[in-house]
Amino acid sequence: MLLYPTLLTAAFAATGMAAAAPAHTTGNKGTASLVQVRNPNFEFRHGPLALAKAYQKFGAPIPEDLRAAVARFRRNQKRQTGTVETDAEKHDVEYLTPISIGTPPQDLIVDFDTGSSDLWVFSTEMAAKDIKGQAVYDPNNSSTSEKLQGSTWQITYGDGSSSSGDVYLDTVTIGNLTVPNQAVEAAKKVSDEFTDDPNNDGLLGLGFSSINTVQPTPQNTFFDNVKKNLDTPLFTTDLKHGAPGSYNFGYIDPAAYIGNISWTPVDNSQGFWGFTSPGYAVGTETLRNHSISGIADTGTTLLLLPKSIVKAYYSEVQGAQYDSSQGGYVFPCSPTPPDFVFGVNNGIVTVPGDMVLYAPIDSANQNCFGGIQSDTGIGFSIFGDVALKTSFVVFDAGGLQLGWAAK
Ligand SMILES: O=C(c1ccc(-c2ccco2)nc1O)N(Cc1ccccn1)C1CC1
Repeated sequence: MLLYPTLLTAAFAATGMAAAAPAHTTGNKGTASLVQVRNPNFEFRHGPLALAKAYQKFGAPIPEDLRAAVARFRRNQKRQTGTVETDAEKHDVEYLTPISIGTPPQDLIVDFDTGSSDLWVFSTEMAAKDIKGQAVYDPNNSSTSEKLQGSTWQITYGDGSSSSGDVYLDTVTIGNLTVPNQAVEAAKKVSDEFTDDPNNDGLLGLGFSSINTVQPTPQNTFFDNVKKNLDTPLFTTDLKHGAPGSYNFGYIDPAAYIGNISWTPVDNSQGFWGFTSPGYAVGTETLRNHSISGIADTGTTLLLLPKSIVKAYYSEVQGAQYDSSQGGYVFPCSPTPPDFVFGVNNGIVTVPGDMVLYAPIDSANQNCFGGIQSDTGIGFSIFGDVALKTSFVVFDAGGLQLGWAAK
């Protein structure tokens, strides 16, 4: 299974040991001599660390100055990376990812959302009527939870959904990455959209901490807290159509994409992963120059673009029309509509026509709701899952840039 070797390697890397190098055994039955293989990754040799280990081995006290030298060394070691699988719900409405909170670990499945910056979960502090099948976080059942006295949070999302509650610090683990004092926002109230979504136990914001809603003191996202331990401060998304995808932290998996990564600068002034696309094309036509400012948002299902572009696209789709009863553009489910292409710096991202065929609006499966709709009223475009699942995307906080690649 792809994920396992990556995790194993990462786990070993974290200790500075080689991943279990193949042992070269020789010798008679029942005996084996293992020829050690030098770990090519084990390049750091650190005197104070070796000395501290020697003291430790013989139970000698470690002098304070030596302890400080070792602590500095360990702090500077950035050797962590991690991978976690995310699963698409029906019609890729949202991608749900497992996390663990507290001691002993409480497992929940949440929506990783690059368009927001709060980690909030269903909790035992909610009214029972608002919980319909979700797993809940119980801070009283965690020996490592600590209430952030006086702190509260409240968030309203663009689709009108909302939630609010209070805040605990607790251990949060994602894949093999652990943050000991992560702000976990325990819900006391959630709107019906969340209550009526039994598979989703909360949201994990991967936006910038500047828009975290905790008051009086906004808190850091999981990524902001873990990034100092990562080999490099980035995460990548590999969302798939109707299949599990993955979020990787701290590394770019060269096997996860093809061709080159197109990089574009990020404007995080609104707290989002914002960028400007230079243009778009419908089907096989050449790219039209048209600046599109938007955000990469795993928490939004569709691709929301300026009205003029949406009209231009659907003018080339047979039978397409704006259906006010559906609140968007609808068109016959066949034939497959044309691809939609948008620019990223000097590269392009192609959204295949069959991804624009978002979902049938009726059981007769005659007409389909479009995966491309208008961004009217939001103030910027939203490159949601319909755009993201066609690509391998690098969210690079170090270089403050987004990288898009085909896969
Ligand atoms: O739902 C949100 C959304 C996320 C976070 C916050 C927020 C407020 C305070 C902190 O975060 N406010 C939002 O509104 N979408 C997506 C969206 C979809 C549809 C319409 C409007 N928007 C934000 C990323 C743009």
